[in-house]
Amino acid sequence: MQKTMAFLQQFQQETKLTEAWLRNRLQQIEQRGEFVPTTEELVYGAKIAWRNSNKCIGRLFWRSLHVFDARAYVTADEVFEQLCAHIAFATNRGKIRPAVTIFDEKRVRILNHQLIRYAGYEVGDTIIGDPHSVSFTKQCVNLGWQPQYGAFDVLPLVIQIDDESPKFYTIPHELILEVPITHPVYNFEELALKWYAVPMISDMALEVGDILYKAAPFNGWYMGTEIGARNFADTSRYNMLPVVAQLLALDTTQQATLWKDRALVELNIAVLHSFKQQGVSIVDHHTAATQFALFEQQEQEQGRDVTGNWTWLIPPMSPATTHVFHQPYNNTIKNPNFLSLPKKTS
Ligand code: HEM
Ligand SMILES: N=C(Nc1cccc(CNC[C@@H]2CCCN2)c1)c1cccs1
Repeated sequence: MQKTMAFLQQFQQETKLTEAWLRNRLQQIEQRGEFVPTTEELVYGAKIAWRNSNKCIGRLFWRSLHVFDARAYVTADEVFEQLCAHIAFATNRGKIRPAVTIFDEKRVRILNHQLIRYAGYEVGDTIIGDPHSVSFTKQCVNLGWQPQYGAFDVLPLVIQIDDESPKFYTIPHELILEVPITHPVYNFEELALKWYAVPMISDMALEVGDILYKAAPFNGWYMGTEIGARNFADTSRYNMLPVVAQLLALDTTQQATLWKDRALVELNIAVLHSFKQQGVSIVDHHTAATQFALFEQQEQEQGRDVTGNWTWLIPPMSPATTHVFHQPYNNTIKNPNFLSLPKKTS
């Protein structure tokens, strides 16, 4: 209850409501026996949760978050419909709009890591697709989903209501915007790479006061390094650096030629180039760091302490070329916030 008290106090102060309003609101909650946020309180809570997300470099735009109150939709079909609406709204033909959709915290679960993500398949001792998705893909197949054994098969949405068995839904392909990866100079078409346009995280919980919304999928746009320096580059993901090095005819016989670093830079140039060419929102890690510096300045001007998680805020490529690398961050966890849910070891 005291997390709720603190939240409503913050809401009252930041939206300049009176003390009388606060006393009245707390009385209502006492009488009702539980805190059920108004839509206005929920919208505010979601925006502050983003502002408090210590691992997020993109927080400058926290005020412009679009918040959809979907607490009234409690059947799997209705939830699927709301998720499709979120995907279409957020994608916006490439001009991505940051949004969050909030479902009933007691009844709705979404089992996907992200609303749009590629399947992973273990075939013999090789893996096709995204290795990160192998276990979730098996879960989908067990529910009756047809595996296609491709490297870029979009997984179904898996929705669970109460204790019913989870249901899977195929996302209409016209809702899925993807970007083929090309390069301004080198022939990246040969690698047949593509990535989906919109990152939409669906396995984190939105905490507002003492309420935990376990189904509150949120999206922004990508920072290029997420795709170019991690999803395509990690040996435990698509492991493309050796292939890019070959395309660029780099000398890979010794590490000291820094062939991995050259391949990494060209792969990240290709990602930024491709998204921009297709008119899909994306930010490079230098611009993102500059925007974050503006966020830090704004927060100080508003008299708020900026909190952050240094290890996540530094980009995975050329981190020391950003200001973030050269200063410490206070990693205090404020409320409201987005929290990682413990993985269900099923
Ligand atoms: C608008 C563009 C945005 C950009 C460019 C951006 C960028 C990022 C990046 C690069 C990360 C680190 C991800 C990783 O390394 O895996 C991150 C983390 C995070 N972002 Fe943002 N973000 C944006 C919008 C948002 C929005 C709209 C929300 C929520 C409303 C949000 C909440 C978070 C959270 C909670 C994390 C930590 C995730 C975790 O703990 O696993 N971000 N962001
Ligand atoms: N640009 C984004 N990236 C992002 C944000 C939060 C979480 C994630 C996924 N993080 C997990 C991955 C997988 C291992 C390390 N990173 C990506 C956004 C996703 C949703 C809103 S912004």
